[in-house]
Amino acid sequence: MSSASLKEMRNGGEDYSNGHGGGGVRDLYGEDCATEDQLITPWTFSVASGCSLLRDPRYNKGLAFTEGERDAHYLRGLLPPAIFNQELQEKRLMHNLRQYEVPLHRYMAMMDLQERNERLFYKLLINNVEELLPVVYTPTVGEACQKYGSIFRRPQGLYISLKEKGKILEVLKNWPEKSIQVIVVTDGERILGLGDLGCQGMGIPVGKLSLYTALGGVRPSSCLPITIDVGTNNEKLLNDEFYIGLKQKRATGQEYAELLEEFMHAVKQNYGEKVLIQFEDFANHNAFDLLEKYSSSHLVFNDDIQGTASVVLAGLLASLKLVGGTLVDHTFLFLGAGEAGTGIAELIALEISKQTKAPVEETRKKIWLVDSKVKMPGWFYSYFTFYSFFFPNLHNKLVLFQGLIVSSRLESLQQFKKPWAHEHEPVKSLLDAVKAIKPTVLIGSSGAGKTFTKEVVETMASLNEKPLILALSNPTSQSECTAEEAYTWSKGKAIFASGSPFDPVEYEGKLFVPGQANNAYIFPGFGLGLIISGAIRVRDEMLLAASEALAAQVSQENYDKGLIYPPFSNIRKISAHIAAKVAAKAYDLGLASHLPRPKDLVKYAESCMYSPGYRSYR
Ligand SMILES: NC(=O)C1=CN([C@@H]2O[C@H](COP(=O)(O)OP(=O)(O)OC[C@H]3O[C@@H](n4cnc5c(N)ncnc54)[C@H](OP(=O)(O)O)[C@@H]3O)[C@@H](O)[C@H]2O)C=CC1
Ligand SMILES: CC(=O)C(=O)O
Ligand SMILES: [Mg+2]
Repeated sequence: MSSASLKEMRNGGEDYSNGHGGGGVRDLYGEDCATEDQLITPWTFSVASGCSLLRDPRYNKGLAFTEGERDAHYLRGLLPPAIFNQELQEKRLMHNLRQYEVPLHRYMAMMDLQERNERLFYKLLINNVEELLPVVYTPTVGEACQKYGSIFRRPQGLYISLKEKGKILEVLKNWPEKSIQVIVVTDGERILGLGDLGCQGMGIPVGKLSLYTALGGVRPSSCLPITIDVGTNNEKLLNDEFYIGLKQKRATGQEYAELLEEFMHAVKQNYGEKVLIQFEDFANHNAFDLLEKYSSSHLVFNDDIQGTASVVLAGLLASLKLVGGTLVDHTFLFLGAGEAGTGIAELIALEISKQTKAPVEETRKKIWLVDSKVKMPGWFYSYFTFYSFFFPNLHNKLVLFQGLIVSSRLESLQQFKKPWAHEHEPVKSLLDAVKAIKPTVLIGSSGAGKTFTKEVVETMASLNEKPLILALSNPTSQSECTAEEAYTWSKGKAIFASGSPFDPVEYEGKLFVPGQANNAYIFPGFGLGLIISGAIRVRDEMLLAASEALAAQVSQENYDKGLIYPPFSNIRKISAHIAAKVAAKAYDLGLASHLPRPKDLVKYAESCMYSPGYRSYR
């Protein structure tokens, strides 16, 4: 094609090369004067300099560009004269962030920063992890997902919807990065304890992957957040004009399975055998099946089932220093028998079996679960979700439907609950279950807030010198109880940790520091361990190894404060230790492909970690 005709084409058929576009500014490519039905070409440059360098979040350094870089990269005049180093930029941004009183505004400011200057974003997150984790992760990410449609600015991650059926490989190829090591994927059906948020669940893979980088040191460019949009059953979203996803009811059955199958196949075809696929916040009716189906053919990990199990087991192992005895001496009661509940229960049973050599069928008998017993039809949940948005305490009414999982219910139970149907007469409520089972450990994994009532906590305290109470449900609004409730109702006896963070509590002149039992302790280091060993499959032994590694990081100083998890401020060191143990297990099991095996796996893990300091540009 001649340059003249190319010019004509760009200009929608007219030659403006010697003229001017609107406002006297030359419209070289006819982009300004093109009408809606005329086509223009989205031109870009291949080497970033000038404005395009400032707009590239991977390379942009803002005011930290040096004099030399400003000359060499055509930045003169595009920046004010001052030069700030990264530390000063960090100080300024933290100061600005602290001015926002609304957590969602902090979240939006952090997302803007991530899209503007990636290294500065990670620098901030790594150096201020305890302050910023609740902003980019639970609880604020929950609100962000609920309002994703209205706060949406620039797309993050990859959206694969039913519209892309048959073309998923092409969609993956649209992603600009070619060397992907970790994918976090959701279909948005069980976002934290907030239910079906459809396509707006994208905040979760984005948030989880930013933790992969900040806490686990995985390079941001090798992380890919994906949301699979098969519709939503959330009426509120379906009626919301700002909803960003497919406005249709969820696809199920064969249609769903085929899309997922195509996705899994395309991922392997595009990125190879060793890309880690982390399933996140799928509803349990899909999560267990997907994990089982793909765990023998892909490197898959379900964070809600496996990551949560590993972090809770770590807390239990650590808590033995405070409560005494070994795991087998304890009795465990769960409120919630879904992904988190049964996943944790199974890993505890495996660990006890490993320690005592008793068969896992036996060790499961120390573990009891309560669920919501009565199965509701889909329409009930739709209405329930809709109304509970306006009446947040409505979920308390669900207590009417609670029930201990016992053998007389076996026939009607979902497959993943069946191993927990022990011999016992039916028990109707959590309180009655606590009285009947007399647990030493109470774990909330129901997604239903305020379900550890005063009576429940008081009964736990009357049964135990130091009851261990874990309120895992996220975000904070769904927590089974608050830290303050756990400490005051138990009269300071409880050892407490929660999925979303709570501030320390003063009770009768003593300061109680609650821990955060969140899978964020595990998945970044776990994933790093898989990556550095080139593991090709995930095994339960790796989860146990990760738990032991995390428990070993709790110091005497932490125990003295009643903590069963180490502080997040040390998380990179913790992740390196977890990664090393997971990698070691991969080598021992013959599942590692990165050979030869590094001698010092902790040092090796540390050396592989991404660091967010600026680089100098030639
Ligand atoms: N801290 C952490 O790291 C993690 C926390 N979580 C949190 O755990 C919660 C649950 O997640 P997940 O297990 O995946 O969800 P699931 O939907 O798989 O399981 C929820 C379980 O809770 C039961 N349940 C719900 N409401 C009640 C109630 N009022 N009384 C008794 N049982 C109830 C359900 O009963 P039924 O089976 O009868 O429907 C189901 O067994 C979420 O809030 C999530 O955010 C999850 C993963 C990690
Ligand atoms: C923490 C987490 O994975 C969840 O609440 O789903
Ligand atoms: Mg999750």
